[in-house]
Amino acid sequence: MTHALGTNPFSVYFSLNNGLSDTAPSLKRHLSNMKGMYADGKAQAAMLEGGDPLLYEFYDLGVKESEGSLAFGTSIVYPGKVGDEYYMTKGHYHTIRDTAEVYYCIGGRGFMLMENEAGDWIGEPFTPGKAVYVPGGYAHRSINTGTEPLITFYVFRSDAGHDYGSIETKGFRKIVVERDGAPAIIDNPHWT
Ligand SMILES: O=P(O)(O)OC[C@H]1O[C@](O)(CO)[C@@H](O)[C@@H]1O
Ligand SMILES: [Fe+2]
Repeated sequence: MTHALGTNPFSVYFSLNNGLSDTAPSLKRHLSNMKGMYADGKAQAAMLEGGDPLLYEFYDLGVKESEGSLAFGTSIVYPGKVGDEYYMTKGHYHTIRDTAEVYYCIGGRGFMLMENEAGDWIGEPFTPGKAVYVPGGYAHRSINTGTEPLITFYVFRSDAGHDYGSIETKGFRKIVVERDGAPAIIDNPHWT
């Protein structure tokens, strides 16, 4: 008899060096999967002429979706920029809005950018050893501002769902760019 993943105890390996697992395939997001998400659309189009770099990868182990189950895995955002905007995840709300998520930074540097529908926002720094709590109701996006892969481990209620709605059309209120050689959180020029 087979059971859905999460019905029985199990364990999975994730490397502390590169965040990767040898027991499950990762999901990969390339530059071409991020159309319209970077503020500098021209820089993105120009980069795509030369190739389609891998921006980030993460694991979805397929734990059964239920109120009492937890989805978990690593997320690895590679270093780089589109124009002056750092590589980042798409970012999402949870479909079940009032569900939180925890990210634990294993390696690299960056921010967890969060905002809610009331307009509150914060960029919480990621450094190795730091755990970031994303409360329910907050859209969240990981951004790598360093020179090494940004590796985090996440856990959230497995039936929470990913809701991209307003992020795919408007983006976040803020973007993270390089200014004078250092990361800066500035207004998104395309956010209305
Ligand atoms: O499309 P997005 O916003 O990157 O969503 C997928 C993300 O969801 C997670 O699996 C956990 O919420 C992240 O690790 C991953 O980046
Ligand atoms: Fe999430």
